[in-house]
Amino acid sequence: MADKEFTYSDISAHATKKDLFLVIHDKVYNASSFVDEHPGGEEVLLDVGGQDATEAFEDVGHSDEAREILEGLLVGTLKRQEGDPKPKSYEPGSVSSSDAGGLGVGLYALILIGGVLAFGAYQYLQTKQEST
Ligand code: HEM
Repeated sequence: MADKEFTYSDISAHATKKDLFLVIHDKVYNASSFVDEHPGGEEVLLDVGGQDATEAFEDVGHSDEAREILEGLLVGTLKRQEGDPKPKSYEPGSVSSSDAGGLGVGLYALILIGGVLAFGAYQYLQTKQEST
């Protein structure tokens, strides 16, 4: 059963609480039995019912336990067809690495400003000492 192939149009027919398919990383999961137990609530699962939920799932940063539950719900794989939405290319860390870049520049600026201030303070103390 788990090696069955589904197209997006197959999956989109399973979008109700009692019959709920989700696509995560090109695998197809039947979340119907889990909807009531989901700690994040049933609404979010119903929102992505019959669709690609990769981004929604990964954005939350689900635990390994959540991923294990997911494996238990596996029913098959996604069969892409022409005209299907593009695969959701979720790259872990892509957001934080660009954040880190921003932080890097900020950090340099901070060190530079700190250096200038320290130099200024040093000069100030020097001239003060000379005048006494
Ligand atoms: C069948 C797929 C899913 C499974 C098996 C699943 C499982 C879980 C589990 C076990 C937790 C508890 C925390 C953890 O272990 O990470 C959780 C929390 C959560 N999930 Fe999911 N989840 C699924 C899909 C989704 C989707 C598509 C969303 C969409 C946004 C979502 C949103 C959340 C949120 C917001 C929480 C945090 C709840 C809280 O801590 O208050 N989940 N999920």
